[in-house]
Amino acid sequence: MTVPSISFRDRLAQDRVVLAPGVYDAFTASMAARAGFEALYLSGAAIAYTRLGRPDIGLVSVSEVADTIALVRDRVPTPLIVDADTGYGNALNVQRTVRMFERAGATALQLEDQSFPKRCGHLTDKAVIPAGEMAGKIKAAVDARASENTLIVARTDAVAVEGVSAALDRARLYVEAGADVLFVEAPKSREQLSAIAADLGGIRPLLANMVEGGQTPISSAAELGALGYRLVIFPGGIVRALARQAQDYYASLAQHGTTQPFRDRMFDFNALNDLIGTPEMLALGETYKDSGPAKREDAA
Ligand SMILES: C[C@](O)(C(=O)O)[C@H](CC(=O)O)C(=O)O
Repeated sequence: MTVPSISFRDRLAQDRVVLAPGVYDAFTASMAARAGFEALYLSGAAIAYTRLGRPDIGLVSVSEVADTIALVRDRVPTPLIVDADTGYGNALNVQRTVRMFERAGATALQLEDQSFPKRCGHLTDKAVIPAGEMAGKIKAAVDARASENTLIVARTDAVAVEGVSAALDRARLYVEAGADVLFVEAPKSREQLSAIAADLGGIRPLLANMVEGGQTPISSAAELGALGYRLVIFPGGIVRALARQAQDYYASLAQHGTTQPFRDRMFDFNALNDLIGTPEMLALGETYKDSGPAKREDAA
């Protein structure tokens, strides 16, 4: 888990796709960072699923996300793209959100043009705010950031509401307003994915969102990179994978009254401690143990 040697902005300018898995807390972030990913995506959906046990329909609050960013940042130095939903209100709310998330450790903030309360981009019945209002929110975000290295990702949900061509127009407007990265949410086919990349790929780094069972056909990061995408996220996959495991685990424990039949699908006590760095933490604690006056006199 080393600190990247170049800024995330410079990394995105390179002609190589960045694959960012979804995370929702310090634990998943540490696991993903251990697996070697160059960037992580703090998914609003995954926070709603895991913290609230609820759908991604705008229930999670700005301070809950800020707290999560701070916990993740305390654990890993990996660039963190944060799902800021609609910015939790108008342009002034966006500015407060940008300041809070940037201070907490976000590397990039993603803002979308849905009306409030938003819903997951892969659900039906979405509504979008006027393009000009969203452009104002993007400008507000750019004005509020403390560092140019904090990237603003502009997401449009207009494909489902107004069609692909209107979504492309919106994306171009958001670039004029200062967006650093573009995200056209929920294209419905490979043809749409490819048309979006052909139209916008040369303007700003483009993000592709892979939701298993969602509106967009799943492609690999390499395939999307070949189309012209620079950033590929798999935001909710970790929750879907863990949900399957949790369901099986609880069913097995309820049936058998013990975890023994499940043991080959679990880490044991020591393995989990190794994974989360317990030996290293305890060893570090030892190095601070005896730094009192006697020690200082010894040294003198
Ligand atoms: C990207 C997204 O905003 C998220 O919260 O991670 C969601 C993903 C999901 O629901 O799995 C989205 O709206 O696409």
